[in-house]
Amino acid sequence: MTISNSKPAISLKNLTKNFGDTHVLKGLTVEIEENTIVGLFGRNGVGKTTLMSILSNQEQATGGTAQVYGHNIWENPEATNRICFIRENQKYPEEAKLAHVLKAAADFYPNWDQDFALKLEKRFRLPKKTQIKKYSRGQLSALAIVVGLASRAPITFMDEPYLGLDPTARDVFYELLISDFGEYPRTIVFSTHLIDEAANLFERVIVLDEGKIVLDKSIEEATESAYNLAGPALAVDELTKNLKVLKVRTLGGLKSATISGHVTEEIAQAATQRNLEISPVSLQDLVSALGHHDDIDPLSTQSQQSPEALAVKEYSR
Ligand SMILES: Nc1ncnc2c1ncn2[C@@H]1O[C@H](COP(=O)(O)OP(=O)(O)OP(=O)(O)O)[C@@H](O)[C@H]1O
Repeated sequence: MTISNSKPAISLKNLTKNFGDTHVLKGLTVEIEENTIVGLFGRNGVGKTTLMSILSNQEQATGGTAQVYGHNIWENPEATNRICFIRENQKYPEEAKLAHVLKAAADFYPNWDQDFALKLEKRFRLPKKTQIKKYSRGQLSALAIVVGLASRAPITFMDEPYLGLDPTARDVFYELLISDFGEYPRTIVFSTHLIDEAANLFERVIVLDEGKIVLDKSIEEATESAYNLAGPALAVDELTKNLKVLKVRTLGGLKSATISGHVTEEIAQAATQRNLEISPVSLQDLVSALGHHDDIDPLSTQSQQSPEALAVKEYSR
């Protein structure tokens, strides 16, 4: 396959995936330019692993097209050695030890960097003599990270790469990813539920919900696309009645609402008059709020639902 810089690294057109009657992906259209780190988020079961499996040739799409560098993935298995997909439940041969896994990866990935792999193996303190099947959950995650980083694949998918990793190992991972990406830029699509912790890795965020892309923005645009408003519940209700409320939290007489949109001069003045506090939304708050559509329809206004009903829904999750 010829890599052409003029084509996006990843291109989806109306991509669908059904498992029997379950319609998981319902027509995704998106392009991802090369050398970008993208966060792929959404609630459990929304289809993140399914999408990464399609993009790494491990699942066939039901409809639409999925391409890397302008080539269909399913019809072009050669594309797969340009792609590295690391996931928690990676299968390894029964008796495999660390050296076997690194050797197999070295044979498979054209850009494999063995010196880097050995350095990573030490940083994560991976045992050499233990069979992989006896590795702890965190050690399995660390091994997947070693393969994912040392493969230097032009497109790397990391599906919740650090389940079970201790905080020190997660810090090591962030540091290594940022420094290696700086030296060897590539396209990395990364899913995690520990969003704020990893937020400064991402240049772009894509959020899936109910089979669709509900947010696709740069990290700055994403966090500027909503804000929190907090204070006495009645004052919050009054100010937000004509705004798009994504999520509310109520505690006694106090309420905090996550609002879609920008803070206008008018809203800022009204908030000051009512002693309400406006604060930026974190990426994790935003992703969480976007997953609340069955509690509150983000396209509806709060005036269509009573504040009491909203609070009940929030508590009943
Ligand atoms: N082989 C399969 N057969 C049937 N259903 C499947 C299969 N693989 C995935 N699914 C279903 O597809 C949906 C999407 O699953 P997927 O693993 O892609 O979600 P996810 O977003 O990665 O979730 P999580 O955040 O929990 O890891 C789920 O409802 C899941 O049950």
